[in-house]
Amino acid sequence: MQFLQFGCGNMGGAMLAGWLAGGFDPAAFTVIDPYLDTAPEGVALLKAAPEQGGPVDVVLLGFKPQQLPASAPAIVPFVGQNTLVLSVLAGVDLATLKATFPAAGAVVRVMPNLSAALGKSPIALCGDATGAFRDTTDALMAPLGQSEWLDDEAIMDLMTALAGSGPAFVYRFIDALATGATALGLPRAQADRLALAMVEGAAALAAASPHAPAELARRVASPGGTTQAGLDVLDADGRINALAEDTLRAARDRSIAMMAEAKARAAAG
Ligand SMILES: NC(=O)C1=CN([C@@H]2O[C@H](COP(=O)(O)OP(=O)(O)OC[C@H]3O[C@@H](n4cnc5c(N)ncnc54)[C@H](O)[C@@H]3O)[C@@H](O)[C@H]2O)C=CC1
Ligand SMILES: O=C(O)[C@@H]1CCC=N1
Repeated sequence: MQFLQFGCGNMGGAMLAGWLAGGFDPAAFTVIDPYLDTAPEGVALLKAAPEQGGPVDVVLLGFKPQQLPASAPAIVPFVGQNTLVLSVLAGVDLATLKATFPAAGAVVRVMPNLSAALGKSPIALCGDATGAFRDTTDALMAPLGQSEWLDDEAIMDLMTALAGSGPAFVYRFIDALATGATALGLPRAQADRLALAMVEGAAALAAASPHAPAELARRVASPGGTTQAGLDVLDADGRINALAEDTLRAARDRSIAMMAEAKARAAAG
């Protein structure tokens, strides 16, 4: 497999780390990133796309959505009828990607998060990959986490909010717990350590449990006890659910707006 990865920052770097940890041959990967100084051992690193060369097996678009129009001309020569184009670009739809790479054998939008480096990312997939292209996509996603194909591309905006942005929302909640504990008297460093350990253990337990998180919360709470007193605050006027829904809606709506911006950029050439 010949794999060209355009852009290897936070997200592209996490995916590459996941692939290498999953046993993929580093020699299959060439990273093209103008601002990167080092790549993992055995992975070729170029500052710009080679001027010679034809279609490869897989191209990953791993730069910022705004960089697509400027980056595309250098990528097009590597895309042919046997090439699978994978894009992690938030808010860049399949129509825009296909118009940018009309020769592509298949185009797939991929929405992972940084946990791909640990093989723990939820991954939403959407695109026209069938047969060998679909098999290749599934094989590439397997070491990165739990992938699910979406029939309806419109759901990608919500998946961008939940799977892609989601870790930031959880990190902010962990930080809020530590900040609250600090305000109530715990030294900051200790509050950070314990809040993180608590969330790590709670998530691991929920992942291993046959019970849903709502039921697990009920099991932690003794009637009239400390947990219930805290849950009553989170649940007052449905505020924890409203906060989560509003947060996801804002992120989803930004993805929808970014899609319009990407179309406008593509139309402007
Ligand atoms: N950061 C995250 O958690 C997630 C990011 N994404 C998507 O991943 C993409 C990358 O985001 P990040 O990794 O956070 O950004 P980043 O800024 O960390 O990485 C972007 C990389 O692209 C490189 N680059 C810039 N111009 C380039 C070009 N013309 N050709 C090749 N490489 C170029 C930069 O040097 C940089 O290393 C975005 O499209 C974003 O929507 C998707 C899901 C989660
Ligand atoms: O914030 C962003 O736009 C990207 C997409 C999902 C996570 N990071």
